Amino acid sequence: MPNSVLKGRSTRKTHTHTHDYYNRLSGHEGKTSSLFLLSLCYLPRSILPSPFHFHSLFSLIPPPLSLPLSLSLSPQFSRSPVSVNFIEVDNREMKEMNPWHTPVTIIITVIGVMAIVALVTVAVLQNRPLPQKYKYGIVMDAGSSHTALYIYEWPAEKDNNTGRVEQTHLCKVKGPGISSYASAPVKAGESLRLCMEEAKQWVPGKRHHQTPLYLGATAGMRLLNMANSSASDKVFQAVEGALQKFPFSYQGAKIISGQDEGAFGWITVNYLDERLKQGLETRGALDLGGASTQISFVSDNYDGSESPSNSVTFRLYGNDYNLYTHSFLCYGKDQSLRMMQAHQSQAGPATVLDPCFHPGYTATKNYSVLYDSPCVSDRKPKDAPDTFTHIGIGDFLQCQAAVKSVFNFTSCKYSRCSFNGVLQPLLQGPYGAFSAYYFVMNFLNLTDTSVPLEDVKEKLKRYCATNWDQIMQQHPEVKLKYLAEYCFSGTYILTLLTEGYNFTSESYSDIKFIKKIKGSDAGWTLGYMLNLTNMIPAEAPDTPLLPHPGYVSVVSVIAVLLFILFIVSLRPLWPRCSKQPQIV
Ligand SMILES: O=P(O)(O)OP(=O)(O)OP(=O)(O)OC[C@H]1O[C@@H](n2cnc3c(O)ncnc32)[C@H](O)[C@@H]1O
Repeated sequence: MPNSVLKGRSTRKTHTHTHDYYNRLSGHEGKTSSLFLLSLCYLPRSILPSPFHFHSLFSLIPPPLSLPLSLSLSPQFSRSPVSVNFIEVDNREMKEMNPWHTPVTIIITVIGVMAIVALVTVAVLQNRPLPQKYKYGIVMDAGSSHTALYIYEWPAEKDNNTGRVEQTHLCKVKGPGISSYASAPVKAGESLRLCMEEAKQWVPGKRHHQTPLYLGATAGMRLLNMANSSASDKVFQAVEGALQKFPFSYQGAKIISGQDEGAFGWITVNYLDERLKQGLETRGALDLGGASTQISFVSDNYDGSESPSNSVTFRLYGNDYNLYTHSFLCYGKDQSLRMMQAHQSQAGPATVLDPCFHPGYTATKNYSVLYDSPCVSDRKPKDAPDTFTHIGIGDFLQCQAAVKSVFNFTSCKYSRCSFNGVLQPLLQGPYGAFSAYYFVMNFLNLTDTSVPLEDVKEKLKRYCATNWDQIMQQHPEVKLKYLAEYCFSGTYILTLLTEGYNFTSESYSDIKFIKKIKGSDAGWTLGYMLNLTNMIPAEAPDTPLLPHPGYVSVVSVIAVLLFILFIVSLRPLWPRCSKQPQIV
């Protein structure tokens, strides 16, 4: 039988009764109740009670309302004294007309909704960000001037080494660098204790045993090893003994080569900038320490064939790099000052007039202290007195000339050199200059490299000419040793960059003086740890098609669409409400 016919018949019948019923209600007690019942027609039929249940529904209406209704009904519909049965629809016919009412349809709908809810819930829960757990690594930078302890952390679940490693803590060891303890090695170990205790607090106890601990010694220990290898060994023994008492996974203490120091500094800078991961043009690294300085960059003019000792190759995140790097031992800020003063005092005078120190600066210094370094020891004047008077005259141009005396520009067997006969390819790309480059230029307020180089020199000239008393008054908070040396240090930095590395007035603006990148200090330590823990993959890791929130959204949208499709596919089973209110 066609649906329309069924529908027509049914509608008429139900309409009659509804109308009847409505009239009675409106004429008597309960307008509210009648409206409620009429509105039920517009609800999905599956949630409405069957005709039988309607009967029960009316039985719930309180007596003052139900009584007149029951009185108006013909006895044949009355199945109990309190119930009202006024719908004259055969149950069987009803089901044919509106199969939506069948239990199967209801069950399918409920299961469908439950399945969708379950699917979305599982997708959301499965992919929700878990409470973050971290892994840790500790690197000690045993430099010439001091030792620093760095703690790094990265998300523990990133097993394919794609998690970002960040510095969480820096502890500066009190006292000088470990190379200064050559005559009392045990003290070198003891000096590290406080920072190691701090590390125990920073790394969660559960992680202590899995946390690698490295100590890398740089130019100070290189020089000590050159001058007195057994003293250097004793310092390392003391340091090892001290570090092994702590619960971390001790991975050894060693001198890192100048080449490694340069290369790991370059990795740190480019890793933190995310240039390696994204395969972007890299940034050169300029590192100025106390006893050595490093320059590292990638140049199209350098393939490693000329002076292979300056070449380091890497494959990182699927890209090959041929890095030029060179470390100049003795050209750190402290050792270069020694070299310059050795040049000024070659004849062993009792008084040294120094253009790199402020006018009014006077100090008595010891010749044996000045010459106690392999960088200058062979130049010690024979008949010099024990001490000399160091007097500042604050003349920038003379200072520049004195600083230049520490560089040798005479011989170069390569296509081009920086100084001391060392190959240096053409400068290329942006540069990050850190450590003492930053400390000094930041103090002098000269970190803005968009300021023309001539203006920078002019400012420094005025600073150097300022009286020492005035300088001390202006900066009472600054360590006197640093304060006395800023004129020299600034002049040395500008001379090293322009005369040594051949930065021009134009390319000087390619340099950025930096201390930290995204919260982590620029320096070799991070690159060193990344290398030793294999944290940078050679090949680019496979990335998921969608990030987590995108994935959850797509799954949810698909689930909802499927549900709508499912409902639409049941269209033939949909109930049809006439425009007139009806009660089934
Ligand atoms: O790499 P090496 O050559 O072994 O040296 P280092 O590790 O001790 O070198 P740093 O980068 O720690 O420091 C570089 C120099 O900067 C000096 N320095 C540190 N803080 C400074 C500041 O605030 N102002 C001026 N100089 C500073 C420090 O004494 C060193 O001479």
